[in-house]
Amino acid sequence: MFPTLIKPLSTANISVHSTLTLIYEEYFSKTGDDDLELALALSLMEMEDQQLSTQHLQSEVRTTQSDPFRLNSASGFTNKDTKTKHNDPQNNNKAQTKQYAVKESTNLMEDQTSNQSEKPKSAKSRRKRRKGAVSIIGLPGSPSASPPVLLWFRRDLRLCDNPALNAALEMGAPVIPVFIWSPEEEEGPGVTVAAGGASKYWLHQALACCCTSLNRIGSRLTFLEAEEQSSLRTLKQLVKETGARTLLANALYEPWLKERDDEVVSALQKEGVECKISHSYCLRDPYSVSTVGVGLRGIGSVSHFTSCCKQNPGPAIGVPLDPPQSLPTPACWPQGVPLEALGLARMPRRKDGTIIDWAANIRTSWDFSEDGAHARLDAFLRDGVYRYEKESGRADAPNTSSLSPYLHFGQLSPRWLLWDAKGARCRSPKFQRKLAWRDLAYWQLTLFPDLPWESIRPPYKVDKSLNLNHFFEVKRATLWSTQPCGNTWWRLFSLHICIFHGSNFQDTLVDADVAIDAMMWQNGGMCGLDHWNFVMHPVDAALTCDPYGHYVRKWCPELADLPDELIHKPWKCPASMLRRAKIVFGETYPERIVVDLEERRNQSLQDVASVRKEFGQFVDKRSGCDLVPLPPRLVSEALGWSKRDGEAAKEGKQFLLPVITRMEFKYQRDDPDADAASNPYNAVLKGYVSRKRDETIAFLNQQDFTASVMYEGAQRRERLERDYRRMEGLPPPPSARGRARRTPTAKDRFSIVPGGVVTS
Ligand SMILES: Cc1cc2nc3c(=O)[nH]c(=O)nc-3n(C[C@H](O)[C@H](O)[C@H](O)COP(=O)(O)OP(=O)(O)OC[C@H]3O[C@@H](n4cnc5c(N)ncnc54)[C@H](O)[C@@H]3O)c2cc1C
Repeated sequence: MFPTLIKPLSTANISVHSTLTLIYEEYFSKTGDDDLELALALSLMEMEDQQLSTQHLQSEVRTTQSDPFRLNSASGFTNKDTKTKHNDPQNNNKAQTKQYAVKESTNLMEDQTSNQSEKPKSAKSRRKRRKGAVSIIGLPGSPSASPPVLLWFRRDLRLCDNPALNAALEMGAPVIPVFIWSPEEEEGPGVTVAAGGASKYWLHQALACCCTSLNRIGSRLTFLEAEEQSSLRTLKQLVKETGARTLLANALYEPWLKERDDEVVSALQKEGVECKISHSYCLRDPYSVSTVGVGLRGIGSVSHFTSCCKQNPGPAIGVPLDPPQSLPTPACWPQGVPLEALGLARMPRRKDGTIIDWAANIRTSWDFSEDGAHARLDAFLRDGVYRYEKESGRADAPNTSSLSPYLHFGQLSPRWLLWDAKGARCRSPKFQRKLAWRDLAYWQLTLFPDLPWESIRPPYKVDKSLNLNHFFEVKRATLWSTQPCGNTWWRLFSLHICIFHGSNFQDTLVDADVAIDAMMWQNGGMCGLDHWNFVMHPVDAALTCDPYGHYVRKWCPELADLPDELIHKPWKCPASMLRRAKIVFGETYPERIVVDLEERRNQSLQDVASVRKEFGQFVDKRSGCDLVPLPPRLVSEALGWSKRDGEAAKEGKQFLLPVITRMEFKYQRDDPDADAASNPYNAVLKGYVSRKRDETIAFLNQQDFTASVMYEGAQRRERLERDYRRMEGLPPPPSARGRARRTPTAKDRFSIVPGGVVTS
């Protein structure tokens, strides 16, 4: 490829072209092993800037001859980078953002909240960036003598911005990329569907793509099945077989996987293998997020989480790393198994021997490769992001990024995504905030390892053997979906379903993610850390998501012939219309699930009131807030205890913290038999109809804000006046009477969550 690559120089810069051709020809006329420095001549980026004189080039060659493995990262750029830079103005902008980036010490909060432009400008900073990402080049198929490095791929199936891969390159030793399939370890101790059918299928395809990418840079991916379901055993065997002295991987944050990784690290280190686990799956390492300086008030909300990140920024998020151009290979490869042998994409057979290809839809809807992830991101930032702020809840239009499966399997790093989103022409703070949601989910999972199978609020624990008929009716909707289900879509299904059955959906999701799913089902089911003060209206919310019924017509063709205005409430159709559309309730279409909405709302409120009464020890007498047992890590942080004291807390007392609780629940505690209509804090029923109400509330809030700003101004003037009078020895001004107070009073007790105080 090299002669083709440098061909444009034959007209643009003849002297550089002839020098490179000379080096190239010399290289192929020699046989010695020391020719790796050819890679040096590929300092294409320097040439691109037209700054490399022949003399300079020769001196560079001389320098690196003394250190043949070191290379300016310029040659670490892939063709993809160069291509995107030249072709598309949008990508051009994006590529510049990544390459020109200099501000390494951004913290998550700045990323999420600031709107300031960070578009880097100077070529100087661009070079700085490139130099920062030094990579080591081994030519494909050129074995090196040093002991190989094991690069353990897990949910980081990418070459771009992969810290473990870059660390492997920096070692200058041969790299052996491996993937070990160990489903039991993935699942953890409780009931999760960490690896359901659809997501296993995605994993299969993603592994195949990752393997192809590695082949392109002269390497390969070895697939292994964990011996006796133990990755450690397999790794030990690998170390023995390959003589590797180093293991590199990117961290996973599910507590049970972290525990496994800690065991692996300590066991291998005992055998003299150096292990390094890098951070990249989230923007913030969830184990390092601390509440110090922020307290516990509002815990569970994204704003609390972002405040914690702001207050305790930890290491900088840094800039995305470029993909390597090649990877040093070992003299011999370990024995693996074919990808198919992992059984990730099994298709059942019918009795007649034909295959049931349940994944056909998934296959035709997605490009599973890393390039596919980048293409989707680019397309979203070019188009969908403009509608994201206001219309991300629409089910009938691709207004969200559809990146969740790529993020889950690490084909796209959140850091890369954040940088691109920040550099896009249209920035959506709401979209960037979603990455904070993602980090919040992992933080919660690290704090509450039982999150996927146990309610965080103890009184809300339910009988998990509830009737599931409704659930399965719902489940038909978008089985093995072609597009991730949006947040609003999910919430439509709050039909009195036990959340732990809700998480059974995971089997059908390509983006099934234990942390996000658990947090969202817990919050949706009112038993998580956050209590959202709204309820989805089954019809109005459907009208908001799918105003023209396109989504319903696609996934529920039984209703396709109904008019737009009635498609979300077929029971309202006249009999003749139902006959024409061939709808017979109970036969061709299920009976209505929620018949009397008001009655359901009452029932739900009274259920909550009665469990709160029954489990009075988990309700704060003073504020009426639910109490949640605190994990020892938070107790230690709140009380400023050392790690040892924290351990003592684990064994000793249980600490209970008042958490955000819906105002209507607090009110209902005082009057358990009151119906929803008489509850002044009755949650907003979200949807088309209530949008008007939302807008009115937003308007009133705006007015309130303006009023309070004016009030503060008036107070300031009064203060100045008072001070002036005091200094001048004048009598105090007449007191203001009959003014409205804007500060919360005791009357507002339902709007107050006591914070930070831990009661035992
Ligand atoms: C009950 C319920 C269960 C869910 N289960 C999953 C799941 O198993 N896997 C999953 O990836 N998402 C889940 N979500 C969150 C959300 O619905 C999806 O992440 C999102 O719709 C995926 O589409 P997208 O990539 O187009 O999202 P976008 O809106 O474009 O968001 C970009 C990314 O931000 C992250 N994100 C978005 N919303 C959330 C959220 N609420 N919490 C945490 N991170 C978020 C995701 O990684 C997503 O890919 C669930 C939501 C609910 C209400």
